[in-house]
Amino acid sequence: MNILLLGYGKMGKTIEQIALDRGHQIAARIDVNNRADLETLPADAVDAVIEFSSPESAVENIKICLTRGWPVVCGTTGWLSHRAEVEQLCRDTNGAFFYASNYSIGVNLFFRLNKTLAKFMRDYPSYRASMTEIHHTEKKDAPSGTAITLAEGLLEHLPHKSRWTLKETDHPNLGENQADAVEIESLREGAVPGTHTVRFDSDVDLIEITHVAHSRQGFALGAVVAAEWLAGREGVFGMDDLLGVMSDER
Ligand SMILES: NC(=O)C1=CN([C@@H]2O[C@H](COP(=O)(O)OP(=O)(O)OC[C@H]3O[C@@H](n4cnc5c(N)ncnc54)[C@H](OP(=O)(O)O)[C@@H]3O)[C@@H](O)[C@H]2O)C=CC1
Ligand SMILES: O=C(O)C1=N[C@H](C(=O)O)C[C@H](O)C1
Repeated sequence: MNILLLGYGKMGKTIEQIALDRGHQIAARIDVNNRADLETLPADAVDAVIEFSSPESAVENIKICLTRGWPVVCGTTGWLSHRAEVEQLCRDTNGAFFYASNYSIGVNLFFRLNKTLAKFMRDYPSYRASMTEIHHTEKKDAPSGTAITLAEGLLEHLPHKSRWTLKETDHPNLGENQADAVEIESLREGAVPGTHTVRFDSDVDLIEITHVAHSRQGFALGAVVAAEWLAGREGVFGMDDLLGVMSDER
């Protein structure tokens, strides 16, 4: 496939190597400096776009690509308040759009584990649900998209939880009733690729599950596989479509 890399930073460069190793070609490497090329590249030069840019630029990037008829695999997080309009544009243009907050197989297994644990805990509200995500110091958004997906999985199965909140380190919500919220703590440390911990803490014991990314390789491989999977498809997709029904759901 001829792959356009939209966003040529840490993820773009990691994806490039995996794509080349899998026999694909790079149609273009688009960054802030040469973004105008998105409009001038011949439409038939691109078979798929893999977009890992920034929260403030993803929506416009995706819209340009869908309008040009290019299938888009988007990994950028922090823009989901605009998700409905992006998905509608995909349908209006008979396009193909694939989004995942996390493309690694391990995290998507962790998403399933998280929901299973939440089902176990639904009748035990004395176990207070919370989360910690740790990422590198260059990360622009908080909480991580992965943490939000995990929180949504908890909210789906915990009747006593109705929202998630970002833990305020500077101005803790002292005294505010947070009982209905899943609190997410976002820590930024060194070059951490991505660590997510979901915990259920009671007065007498603690249950927690953790996923640790050792590098960006898992994210990048998943994004390239998604681009290969998306070829020839039309519509809006995510990792559940790619992975299908897993053994625990058969
Ligand atoms: N879904 C997943 O599995 C994963 C998602 N991510 C997400 O991907 C995004 C990128 O992460 P990462 O690669 O680490 O970030 P980087 O900052 O390393 O790379 C982003 C790149 O995009 C460029 N960029 C910014 N705006 C535009 C634009 N309008 N058009 C083209 N390029 C642009 C930046 O340029 P400049 O530096 O000049 O601003 C930068 O080179 C983040 O939102 C992150 O959360 C990351 C890993 C996995
Ligand atoms: O910014 C990152 O690096 C990552 N961002 C994604 C997120 O926001 O969940 C995925 C992964 O954790 C790495």
